[in-house]
Amino acid sequence: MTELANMKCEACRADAPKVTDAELAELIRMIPDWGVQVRDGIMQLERVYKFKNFRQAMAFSNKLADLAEEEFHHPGILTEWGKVTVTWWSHSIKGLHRNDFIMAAKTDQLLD
Ligand SMILES: C[C@H](O)[C@H](O)[C@H]1CNC2=NC(N)=NC(=O)C2=N1
Repeated sequence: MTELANMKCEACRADAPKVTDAELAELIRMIPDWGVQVRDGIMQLERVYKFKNFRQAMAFSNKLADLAEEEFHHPGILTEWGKVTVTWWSHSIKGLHRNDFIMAAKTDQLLD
């Protein structure tokens, strides 16, 4: 996971390739706390982070927003009392790109 977390996202291009099934199988093993969801036909990575209260959930959400702006790759964030649901996918290709796995690994590092 650390290897992924140290990588940089590449620019989101409409003609960028989605991850292959083989790449998906390899990459998902590197972020074991994340699952794969399919919504409206779009494959996405998702993890729920638990916190003591809303303020801690919001603080994490704000750190994630800063990370997204740094990398210019943005997640879905659902912030609730005591939990934050984070969803990564690439809008430009309506699916999963290597960037999404990099950002999931970087998201996990926000907890350190
Ligand atoms: C215009 C377009 O939204 C931007 O180039 C960036 C912004 N952040 C992004 N975030 C994600 N997750 N996917 C994108 O395709 C994407 N594109």
